[in-house]
Amino acid sequence: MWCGRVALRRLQRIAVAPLNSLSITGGLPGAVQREMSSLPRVYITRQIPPEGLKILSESGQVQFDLWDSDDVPVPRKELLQKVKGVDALVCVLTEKIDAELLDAAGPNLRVLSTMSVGFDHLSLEELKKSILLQLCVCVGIRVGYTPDVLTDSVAELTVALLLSTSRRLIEATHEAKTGGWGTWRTLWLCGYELANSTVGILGLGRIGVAIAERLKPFKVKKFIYTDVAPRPELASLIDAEYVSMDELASQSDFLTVCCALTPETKDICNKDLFSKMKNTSIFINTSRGGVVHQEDLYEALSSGQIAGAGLDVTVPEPLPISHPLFTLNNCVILPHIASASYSTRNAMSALAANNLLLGLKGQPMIKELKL
Ligand SMILES: O=C(O)C(=O)CO
Repeated sequence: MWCGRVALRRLQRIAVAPLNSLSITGGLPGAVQREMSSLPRVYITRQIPPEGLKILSESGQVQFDLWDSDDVPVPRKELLQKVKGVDALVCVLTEKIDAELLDAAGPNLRVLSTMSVGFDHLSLEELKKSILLQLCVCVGIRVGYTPDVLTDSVAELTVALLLSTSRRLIEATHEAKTGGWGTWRTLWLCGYELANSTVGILGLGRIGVAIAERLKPFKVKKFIYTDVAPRPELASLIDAEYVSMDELASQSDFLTVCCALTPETKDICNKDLFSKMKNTSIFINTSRGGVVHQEDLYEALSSGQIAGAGLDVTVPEPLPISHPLFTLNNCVILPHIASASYSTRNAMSALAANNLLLGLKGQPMIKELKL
């Protein structure tokens, strides 16, 4: 008991110690080390927010090693080394979980928990193969992810980005600070308002609904959406009409992208879509950069084919500061912060930890990806 309490305090201290790579067994009394070394081994690829680390530390169910930085991702070489023989892995969206990594981890790996709602960094094909390969013992790698807990935060940021883009807030503060603010002018820095507008949602899910709910009080006239098929239950929550992709492009005054990045949606926002949009319309993307053909977007923005774009996601990330999109006044670019609120990131971290512990116990995860 005494040993247990000391060990827990030690774990709590270690979980926040500012070193790059931490192991929660190092420095513990011998008996505790022996007891812990029989626990499942977990590697965490990032210093995730404290709630998740606390859950793992206090569970007494796992021993973990952590890349203890949030400023730089774990180098690939180190990652491949660290995953050798682990039972479970917590990752974030910067880590490619592919055949090479699964090979490096080896057959003990049975749970993968990503602290993200997006899962385009996971090679689902390779993960599915792990199920087939291990069929004789009926186990494969189970995958947890973190939907729902970030919906409010992402929807809120999407609204902020949409308004910043359509009402030209970034340009306006720049003008005010740099001497561009002369007399009050009748058409200076005019933008486009939501009142009486049609808002289009590309990919209607939880986040699209949450965005529409927040935009409705701005007196939006109509919500339209497209997806692989109509989603009547979700659509009825926001009174949205199902339309074709072409209709979405031509009718939307504001077009917001909410679909996941998959082989089917890669580059789906391209020349063809932009050419059908009104030249007064605003394009917003808070899903994944890969759904947009960025050269086509640049053309559409610089030629006046569309009025503006707000992007929280790009390819690559970070987008190099020399990228042409940064030269455009009508393009607002954020560094992938849609879910960046303290409460949401802690909730994501806690959900990732709980998914992992449940997965290791062979129980249903709170949020599990069906492979
Ligand atoms: O969770 C995700 O997929 C993100 O993009 C981070 O919010």
